[in-house]
Amino acid sequence: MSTHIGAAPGQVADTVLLPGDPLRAQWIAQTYLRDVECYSSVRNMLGFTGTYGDRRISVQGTGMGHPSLAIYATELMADYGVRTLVRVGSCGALSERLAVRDVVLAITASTDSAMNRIRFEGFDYAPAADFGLLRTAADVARERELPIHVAGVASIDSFYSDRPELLLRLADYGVVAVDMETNMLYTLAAKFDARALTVLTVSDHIRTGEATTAQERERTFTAMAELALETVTA
Ligand SMILES: O=P(O)(O)O[C@H]1O[C@H](CO)[C@@H](O)[C@H]1O
Ligand SMILES: O=c1cc[nH]c(=O)[nH]1
Repeated sequence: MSTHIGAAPGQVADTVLLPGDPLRAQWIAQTYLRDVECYSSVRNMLGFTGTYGDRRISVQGTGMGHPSLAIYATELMADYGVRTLVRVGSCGALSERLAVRDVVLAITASTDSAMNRIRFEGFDYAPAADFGLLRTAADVARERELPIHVAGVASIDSFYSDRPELLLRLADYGVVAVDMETNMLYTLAAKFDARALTVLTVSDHIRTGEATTAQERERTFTAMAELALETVTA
């Protein structure tokens, strides 16, 4: 096992869905996968492997924010050989074009996190989604007649921001929503020469205050889960 994932070699599939919420991981595994095994409950950050169609897929909670995501993504790629990572997360909408429960494919993620500024000694690195996964996800969405927004997001360190006006300025520059992990996921996937994509569901709207409940964020974002599963098995 690795430091934070209690799986034996081979228990984690080469393709992993990554919700921040470990209970969303459990819901996805129990709802969509067959022959499900829980391979890790270390720190209650649950991880499962099962079968979708004829493919082995894992679902691993990452926790919230770049530092936590970085631990799980690094161990999945470095210790378990994971090659495809698709984040299935919630986000706060900044753009007036987005509505609660809309689905977003993140092309890139800006950030206020210092992690990459330290990594690149002040240079502004621009992490990007894997184009093949992004294109497949867009194709699958079109086949399923699922409306999507394909755009840049921002991964913000502070869920409770003291600078809401800064978030709205980002919207003026085409950033449609905020999460807390995508920038680091795309960065680390590039480092390990793996493929990554973030699929998000709008859980709340920062302009209007409309919001879903914690339970809805855990177990009702079906369009996102199905799009991610169909994309990695297409
Ligand atoms: O629903 P998840 O995947 O956790 O994603 C979003 O929700 C959390 C904040 O509530 C952050 O992790 C943010 O990125
Ligand atoms: O990171 C997030 C996720 C959902 N809503 C937010 O406002 N921020």
